Amino acid sequence: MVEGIVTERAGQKITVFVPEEGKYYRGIPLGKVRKKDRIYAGDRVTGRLVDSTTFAIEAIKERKNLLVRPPIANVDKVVVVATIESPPFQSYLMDNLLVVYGFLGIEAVVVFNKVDILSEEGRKELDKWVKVYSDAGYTVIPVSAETGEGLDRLSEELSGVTSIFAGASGVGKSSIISKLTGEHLRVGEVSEKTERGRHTTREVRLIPFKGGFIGDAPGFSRVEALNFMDKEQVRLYFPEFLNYQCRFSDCLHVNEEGCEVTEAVKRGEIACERYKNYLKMIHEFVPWLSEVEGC
Ligand SMILES: Nc1nc2c(ncn2[C@@H]2O[C@H](COP(=O)(O)OP(=O)(O)OP(=O)(O)O)[C@@H](O)[C@H]2O)c(=O)[nH]1
Ligand SMILES: [Zn+2]
Repeated sequence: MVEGIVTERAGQKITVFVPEEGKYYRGIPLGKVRKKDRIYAGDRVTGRLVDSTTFAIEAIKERKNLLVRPPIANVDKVVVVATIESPPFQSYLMDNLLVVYGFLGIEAVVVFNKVDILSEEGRKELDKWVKVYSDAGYTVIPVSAETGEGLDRLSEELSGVTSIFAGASGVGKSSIISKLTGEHLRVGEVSEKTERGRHTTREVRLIPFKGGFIGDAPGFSRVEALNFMDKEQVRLYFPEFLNYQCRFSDCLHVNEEGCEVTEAVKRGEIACERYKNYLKMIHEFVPWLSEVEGC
């Protein structure tokens, strides 16, 4: 019995990497596997080497998770890429992405790309947002796919794990992946527009990287938390809220008595930008926010 990892699933073509051999094989699922389940990139499989090029897949190991976009199983980390300028930073989109990937059980790393072209004002903005997301509990890495700045730190974060890149169009997801792996991706080609109206499952490939893999197809470029979960669940994916114990365990942190989260916002311990986005996500409003300093 040999173990392998599916690195590519394109139509009928399945590629399996066997770490023991350091080699790629063409994967052929046996009938019993084919009947039971579909095979996805990222699947851990067991089977037999039939000849020097063929891996007969006998079983798929239980998945840790399965993403729909891109269709990859067993994803450990998502790199949520944003820029401060060109295109301008959208904190509401960032927070929705962080909430949704939190809900999907995938650890997020926040990356601010294109630091090579920041204006003086942009630098200050960058410092501010780096602090906001670090304080919230995320790993935050400013990088430049152009100059390579910050990519050492990012590649350390990605070593040994299966990761994907998500974020708005044009922030440089493909550029960073190309720079890290040396693989030529279709820079600027994978956009919302070209995806619309496509019905076939997009081809995905896992690019080997530092003992792990990077998915070559992007994750979400825009999401709304409430399309994935109920209003009551959103608060669970703001990690900084979890440090506070409100009087009521089902506190939504809006206008409840004894809400410690709102107190923390008023004291400036929780970034009001994050709290505002939280309220927007769950369609709530509080009158006192404008009185919080710097909000
Ligand atoms: N100055 C500068 N430009 C960059 C950097 N990274 C990417 N770009 C440019 O930004 C544009 C968009 O980069 P892509 O890598 O295509 O961005 P993407 O996020 O993959 O975009 P989509 O495919 O639309 O989702 C390209 O023109 C890149 O050359 C960077 O670090 N600095
Ligand atoms: Zn509360």
